[in-house]
Amino acid sequence: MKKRGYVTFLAGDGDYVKGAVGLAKGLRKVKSAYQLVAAVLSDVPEEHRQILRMQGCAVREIEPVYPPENRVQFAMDYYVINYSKLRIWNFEEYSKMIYLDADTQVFENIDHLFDMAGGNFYAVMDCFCEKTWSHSRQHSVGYCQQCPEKVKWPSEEMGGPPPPLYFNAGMFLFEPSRLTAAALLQRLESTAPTPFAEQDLLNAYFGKMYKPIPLIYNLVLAMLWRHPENVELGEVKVVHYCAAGSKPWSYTGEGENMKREDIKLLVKKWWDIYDDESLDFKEEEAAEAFYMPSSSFAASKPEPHRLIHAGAPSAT
Ligand SMILES: O=c1ccn([C@@H]2O[C@H](COP(=O)(O)OP(=O)(O)O)[C@@H](O)[C@H]2O)c(=O)[nH]1
Ligand SMILES: OC[C@H]1O[C@H](O[C@@H]2[C@@H](O)[C@H](O)[C@@H](O)[C@H](O)[C@@H]2O)[C@H](O)[C@@H](O)[C@H]1O
Ligand SMILES: [Mn+2]
Repeated sequence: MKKRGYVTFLAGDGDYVKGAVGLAKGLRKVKSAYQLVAAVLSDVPEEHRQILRMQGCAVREIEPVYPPENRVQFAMDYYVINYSKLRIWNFEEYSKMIYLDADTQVFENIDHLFDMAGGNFYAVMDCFCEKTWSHSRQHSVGYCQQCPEKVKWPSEEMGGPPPPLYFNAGMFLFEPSRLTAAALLQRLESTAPTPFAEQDLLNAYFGKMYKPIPLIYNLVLAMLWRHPENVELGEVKVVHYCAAGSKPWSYTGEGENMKREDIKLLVKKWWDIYDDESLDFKEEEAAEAFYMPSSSFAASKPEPHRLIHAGAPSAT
């Protein structure tokens, strides 16, 4: 019987590991029935991997994936490393997985999402209003899929219908398959990289299978000031700290919108979990299935993908 699991992605030796620890503790707090897998690049230090194992995570090393030679200006230079997320489709011992960025936190149990109908790709719709989208046609005409009636898509001027629904790739429910992993890499090789890197590729690839799920499963923080009418904060189950300056582990209050009371509250909620020692993993409480001697964590090394590009800038 294949397993179900949560999976996050870690690259580098920076503070995102705090995000992954917070996520492991948050999932425990909401009594999720499934283990968190950390898909790590080779540059994630052993010390960080051990910290994650001590928090009950399964640590799996993955090979990086770099896009073809490109001159694209990514929305954030470090996004180039995010293509490596595509390796999680190789985790075929899982029937279904929920991917969560390390800068997200689960404040209410979302295990029920695993019972959604198979064969679809579930994720939350993104917002096009932040300046990170200034390169896009949507942004240039002030159109956002979160409020399609507010500024209508100028079909005449744009020569066609509005863009298809577009999801944020910080959280999604997917079905691992080596065939899909290979197809994604093949598509990557024949696609010019774009500003939102693997998020754009995933949207292009899964367009027809994409089923939007409510915003409560991935609150992209910008929604709070861009579309407050769409947000009922008390209902939100997953928060995505993706707005510039909002990563809890480096939050200073500096930056646009960072002094908002709701942002301060959400950052505090994140720290309350991160600092809560009662949420640390206790081996004696773990179901047998959760604990395996470290040797069994030895990742099945995926076939190395032809590296076209070496060296990627690390995140800020
Ligand atoms: O240096 C990095 C950059 C990114 N990530 C991982 O890649 C995800 C996507 O990057 P990020 O969340 O910064 O993108 P955003 O959602 O803020 O656009 C992060 O959440 C981490 O899981 C990482 O581990 N190290
Ligand atoms: O590599 C591209 C990244 O693109 C996405 O982040 C963006 C996007 O959501 C924009 O809409 C927001 O404006 C922006 O703040 C935010 O960082 C994913 O969250 C992340 O996991 C990753 O795929
Ligand atoms: Mn993120």
